[in-house]
Amino acid sequence: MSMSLVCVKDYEREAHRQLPLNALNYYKSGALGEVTVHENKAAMNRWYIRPRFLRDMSKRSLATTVLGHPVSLPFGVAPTAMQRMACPDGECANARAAAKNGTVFTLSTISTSSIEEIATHAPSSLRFFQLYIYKDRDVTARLVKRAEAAGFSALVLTVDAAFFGIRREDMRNKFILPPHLRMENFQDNDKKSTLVNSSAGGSGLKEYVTALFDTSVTWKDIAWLKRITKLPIILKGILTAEDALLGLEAGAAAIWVSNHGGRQVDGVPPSIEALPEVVKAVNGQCEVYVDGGFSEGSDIFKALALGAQMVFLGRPLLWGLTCGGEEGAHNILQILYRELDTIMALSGCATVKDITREMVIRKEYYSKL
Ligand SMILES: Cc1cc2nc3c(=O)[nH]c(=O)nc-3n(C[C@H](O)[C@H](O)[C@H](O)COP(=O)(O)O)c2cc1C
Ligand SMILES: CCCCCCC(=O)C(=O)O
Repeated sequence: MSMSLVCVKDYEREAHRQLPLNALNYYKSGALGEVTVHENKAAMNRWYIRPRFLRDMSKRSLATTVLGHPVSLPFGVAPTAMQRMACPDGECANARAAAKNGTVFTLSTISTSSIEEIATHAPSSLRFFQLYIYKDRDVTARLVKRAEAAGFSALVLTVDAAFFGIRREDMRNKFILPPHLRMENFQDNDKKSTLVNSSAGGSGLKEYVTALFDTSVTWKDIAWLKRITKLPIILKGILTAEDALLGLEAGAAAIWVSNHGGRQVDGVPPSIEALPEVVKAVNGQCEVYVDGGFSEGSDIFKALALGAQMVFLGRPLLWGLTCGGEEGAHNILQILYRELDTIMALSGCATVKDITREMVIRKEYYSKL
């Protein structure tokens, strides 16, 4: 791996060079005109950091907790589907890198490594399992039982994806998995384990979601999920105070602010802009996480200051896996660790708890002075 890859952007550029078009476009693209994909990143620059000086910064720690589990970093790995398109070990490599960095790895339902493989390859990892609800509820219930048996610590129920966002690049490419790969959480020859060419000539993944995902899911189904598991349930994809409160009422252990990396509804707010509204609504009653567009230590700092307990990263790890498998994913986490540690040190924050709300401010404040 080239030593000239020093930031997430470098890895992104290199991954774009290396990945076959089918996989690259699936990983990078968003819905419709990709305004939200762009805004997720652009919005980071609408918040400025207010550093404080002459504080003792000689001992520092980035450690925190997530649902009571100690972690070494206030950021972790978001679920992204089909990681073996990036490197041969896919999700297993990503989970090992997360474990090595003392942070949490989230496995997608639609993964190219199975629940049990993750437990075997990263036995010491803190791992969450991301859940899609299938029309056949027994399919989902079986996944839940397997995640419990394999030592996963929480379920991440994705609420923004019962339908498939309109992703033009995938339609153009007629996206399907390369033939040597399958969704490993399902049996051989099971229609849930493969993507087939769409009869409508578009994305094979859209066809999969349309055929198999339950579009009738409502808040009431969280009660169903709670009946079949003792694991804490995190709701991923919340963008409003209203839904955060409904989630709390339904018994969610945490709210994960996300717009699915801009892949579902184009035109929804960037995650960092939606975060304060959700933090305010939840008012400390549960943890709040966020993902979407985080690629610099300074981005993570801003989200922590705005009240996120944990920041999650999707695409940056895919770029790391593409460029160097487990080592590449490890490097991404290390780069962000060093960037965040340096920003904390230079801003007067020796621990994550020191990153308080007044340490960030809207850009507009300075033009009004
Ligand atoms: C290629 C790809 C696949 C994804 N697959 C899933 C998935 O299976 N389940 C899920 O809840 N979210 C999925 N997401 C959304 C991510 O969990 C996360 O919300 C998003 O990637 C965060 O934005 P970022 O990529 O800018 O970090 C996926 C995102 C990408 C880019
Ligand atoms: C949006 C419906 C599920 C697709 C499965 C993978 C995924 O979440 C993605 O963004 O792609």
